[in-house]
Amino acid sequence: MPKFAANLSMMFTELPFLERFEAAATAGFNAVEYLFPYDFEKSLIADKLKAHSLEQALFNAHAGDWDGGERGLATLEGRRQDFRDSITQALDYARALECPKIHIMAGISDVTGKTEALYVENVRYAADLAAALDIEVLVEPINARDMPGYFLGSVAQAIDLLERIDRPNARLQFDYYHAQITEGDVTMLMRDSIDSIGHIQIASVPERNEPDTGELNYPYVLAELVAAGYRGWVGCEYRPAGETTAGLGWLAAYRNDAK
Ligand SMILES: O=C(O)C(=O)CO
Repeated sequence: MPKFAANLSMMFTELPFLERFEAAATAGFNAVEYLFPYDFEKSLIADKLKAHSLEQALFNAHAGDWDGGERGLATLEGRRQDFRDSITQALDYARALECPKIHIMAGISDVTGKTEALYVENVRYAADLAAALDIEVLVEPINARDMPGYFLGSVAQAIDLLERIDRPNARLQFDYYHAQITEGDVTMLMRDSIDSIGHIQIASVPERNEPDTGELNYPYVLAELVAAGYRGWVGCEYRPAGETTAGLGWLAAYRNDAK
């Protein structure tokens, strides 16, 4: 059975952020991920993880002015120092939370030779700092319907850029929800990319709800992922259709399968 991590930016949002850790543990999760921890002292979050025996699977480096529409700094001209500061901050939190993976968002930018070169340089910078702490940096293609203008728009583009970045700890965050929208043929895409994959996320398509609805057959898709050798966390980055716990029947079905 795959190991599932609750995404606390989308799940358990009925509760204040710091209360979501206990809710995730009570629901049976052993790990969590979320977008950003930076509104809270890292020691406070570390205490929550410890109190509820949770692993921190992943979080994102600061992505700029989110409310103002920014979605990452790695391709933004004139923001090199902000980008570097975001990596220092993310690694500081990652060390405190014993988190092995950081997602670096690319930003809203046209794909030009110049933005590609800046992206390669920035992700290499982050990867080299992270390597010293045994941390991976992840890049994630995001579909243009959810994030119009996002620089990284397909798995193929991400793989090409990872080859140019050429760092063993710079890897692909493969979100089946986005991949089904950007390219489809997701099991072949996963098999072709498995050597680059550092983290997985799931949600139904097209609604981005629980993974037992929508057009993807997750029992098959995830069995193929495990057969391909993936042993990491599968982040549940979906918006529950109703109350989070009421929608967790899909998780029980995987547990029953494993018995
Ligand atoms: O929007 C997404 O899919 C993300 O994972 C952002 O980190």
